[in-house]
Amino acid sequence: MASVESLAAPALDLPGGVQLLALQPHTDQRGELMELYRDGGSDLAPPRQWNLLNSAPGSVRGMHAHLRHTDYVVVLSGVMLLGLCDTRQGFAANSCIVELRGDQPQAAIIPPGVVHGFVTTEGYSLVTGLSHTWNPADDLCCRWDDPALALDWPHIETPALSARDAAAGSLAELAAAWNANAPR
Ligand SMILES: Cc1cn([C@H]2C[C@H](O)[C@@H](COP(=O)(O)OP(=O)(O)O[C@H]3O[C@@H](C)C(=O)[C@@H](O)[C@H]3O)O2)c(=O)[nH]c1=O
Repeated sequence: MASVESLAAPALDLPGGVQLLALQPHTDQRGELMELYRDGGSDLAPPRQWNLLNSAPGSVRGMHAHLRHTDYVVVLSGVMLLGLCDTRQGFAANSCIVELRGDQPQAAIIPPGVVHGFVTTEGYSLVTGLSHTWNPADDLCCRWDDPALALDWPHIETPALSARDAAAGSLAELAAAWNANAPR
């Protein structure tokens, strides 16, 4: 039985190309084994880089959209809220927040052009596979709390943000940069 499966009926209206794959832990008296990534388990090109992220409670990463690379995201422990918004047609659509939990493992595939951010109230550890090796110029950014995103984030008193994300512009500016620079 394949250990990586597409979720049969996602209840969410996800941006085009975003996929959620159920991961199957195999548990026995020794503990647990779980396939994290299987080539051919999705239409994702094999990742060329893997990153580990540990995020403290109250931290925010993003919002980002990538010009070229696809992210393959698996939360290993804790809880992460994945905010998604599609601006590839020049307007915000299909905004939603997906809860990714270490105790209910899924892989999220986020293609280029989908604006996404990682928010947590309790902290998490995740791995992310990148379809291309990282290049900072591939990241477009906007404010995580831009109302145009239409994302109903939980209240975080003092969110921990990178300097770049704290200084990011609007979703409209990100969408304009995407439309001007996206590979055709
Ligand atoms: C992404 C990345 C960062 N870095 C370095 C740069 C910097 O010193 C430090 C933290 O990087 P950043 O602030 O860019 O990390 P962060 O803001 O967490 O970036 C991540 O945000 C989420 C929302 C995503 O979409 C990911 O693809 C990635 O862009 O790590 C690498 O060396 N390699 C990498 O692949």
